[in-house]
Amino acid sequence: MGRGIAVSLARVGISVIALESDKKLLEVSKQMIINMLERDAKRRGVSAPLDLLKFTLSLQDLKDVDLVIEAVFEDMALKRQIFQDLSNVCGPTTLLSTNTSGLDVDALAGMTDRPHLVAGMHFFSPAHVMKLLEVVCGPRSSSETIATVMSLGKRMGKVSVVVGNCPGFVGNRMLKPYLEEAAFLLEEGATPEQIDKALEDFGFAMGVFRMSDLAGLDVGWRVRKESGLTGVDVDQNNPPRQRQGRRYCPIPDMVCEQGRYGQKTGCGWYKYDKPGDTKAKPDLSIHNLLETYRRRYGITSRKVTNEEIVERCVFTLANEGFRILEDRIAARPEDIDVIYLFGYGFPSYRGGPMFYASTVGLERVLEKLEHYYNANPDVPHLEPSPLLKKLVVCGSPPLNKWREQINLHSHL
Ligand SMILES: CCCCCCCCCCCCCC(=O)CC(=O)SCCNC(=O)CCNC(=O)[C@H](O)C(C)(C)COP(=O)(O)OP(=O)(O)OC[C@H]1O[C@@H](n2cnc3c(N)ncnc32)[C@H](O)[C@@H]1OP(=O)(O)O
Ligand SMILES: NC(=O)C1=CN([C@@H]2O[C@H](COP(=O)(O)OP(=O)(O)OC[C@H]3O[C@@H](n4cnc5c(N)ncnc54)[C@H](O)[C@@H]3O)[C@@H](O)[C@H]2O)C=CC1
Repeated sequence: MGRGIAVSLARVGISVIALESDKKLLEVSKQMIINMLERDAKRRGVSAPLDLLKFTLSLQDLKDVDLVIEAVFEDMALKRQIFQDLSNVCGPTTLLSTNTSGLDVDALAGMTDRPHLVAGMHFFSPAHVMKLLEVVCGPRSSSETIATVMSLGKRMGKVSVVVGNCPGFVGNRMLKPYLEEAAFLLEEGATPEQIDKALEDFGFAMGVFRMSDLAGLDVGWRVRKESGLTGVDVDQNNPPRQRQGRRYCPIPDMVCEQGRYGQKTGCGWYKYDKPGDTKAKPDLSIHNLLETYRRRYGITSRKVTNEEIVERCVFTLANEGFRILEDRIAARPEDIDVIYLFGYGFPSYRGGPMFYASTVGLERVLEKLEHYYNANPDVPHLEPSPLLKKLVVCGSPPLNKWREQINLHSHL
């Protein structure tokens, strides 16, 4: 469905056909969309554009549309099937886009008869509030397709950034090690509340656990299952807390196994008065889970400082940002900063993770990453990236000169 996306389109005057697979869910979503549009219209002193919306259970109703934004579960097999069906149902000039959080956009394009008309349109939760749109340019996306999607983003009032196609694109590729680092801190003795408070004091609109509860914990769980990190495909010979030769923290999987998916189920890292509520309250059962977990693995809980929380989480973000620049998935460091400012509530006065790293001093960021990597040699995301090292060697030039240290030509 993509309720927030439907709202973002209708309120700028674009007609929407919203598709669901289940009748009951269709009714629930319809009511939520109407409520959101009415609140928005009241705030702006206009009438709600309800006449622009049509709700359906039939894919056939999409046969004459100009553009599709697919937003089904993060399940590659399901998305492949949907793209094949859309290619059969929609007219030959219909653009097909996906709101996937990180799956291969080119593989989805390959399921259609028009790979040049396929691109990623990655919105951020809550989609009717967050300004960012990541426009994912696959190797076969045409320039016209990307220009059309960018112009649609502009009409929707979004800040759009073109990114390359790789697992997680820019935003979520950086989010993955950030989430992992936060989970390691839980293992070592911190609580979700302490980590969130440290990140919110740093200036994030939401700490990592409140943000995860907002987005839904099941999305990342599906991704980890598909990557063989958890679930039935896991190699039983893995040493404890290790997967694929690296440190791995299974606590987020254990939380999902209890049906705790975040706000939508009324509990996740926090508890909520009812499903859909947004006020996060500390949950004793999560504290108990953490204590039982530490006992089970013989981990002596230690006092984690707020300084360590911020350094390990934020420098990890920047370190992956440097790798993204080297891989040409983002065209420039400023694009990465825009993504974090408008998509993830990064404190605007700090300028984004890359600008922040430059203000802290690249030498200091390198030194800190080396320190944490030495202490955790089985955590590859803490290993300082080659680009960071190179920039330090050449005297830490300002952000707008970083590109000169990257040799490859980019298609972005
Ligand atoms: C290498 C492989 C990688 C693979 C990928 C790895 C994947 C990992 C899993 C990732 C999961 C997928 C997620 C994804 O793809 C990307 C994301 O979307 S991550 C989430 C990003 N979002 C944020 O970080 C939000 C940060 N928070 C904020 O910016 C603000 O706190 C917020 C805007 C939410 C609220 O601000 P505030 O000033 O408090 O606003 P208001 O109270 O006025 O509310 C405005 C509006 O927002 C609604 N709202 C507020 N709080 C919440 C909430 N907690 N939950 C839901 N909605 C909320 C509120 O109801 C208002 O709505 P109206 O309809 O306008 O009244
Ligand atoms: N949750 C988030 O914060 C964000 C999610 N996304 C992406 O959006 C997509 C959906 O995200 P979720 O959080 O899982 O959403 P969700 O679980 O809230 O919604 C998925 C919807 O897809 C519907 N659906 C399933 N199969 C369908 C089908 N065959 N036809 C029509 N509808 C079908 C389900 O009924 C459900 O309403 C995923 O690709 C996710 O990665 C992207 C950005 C942010």
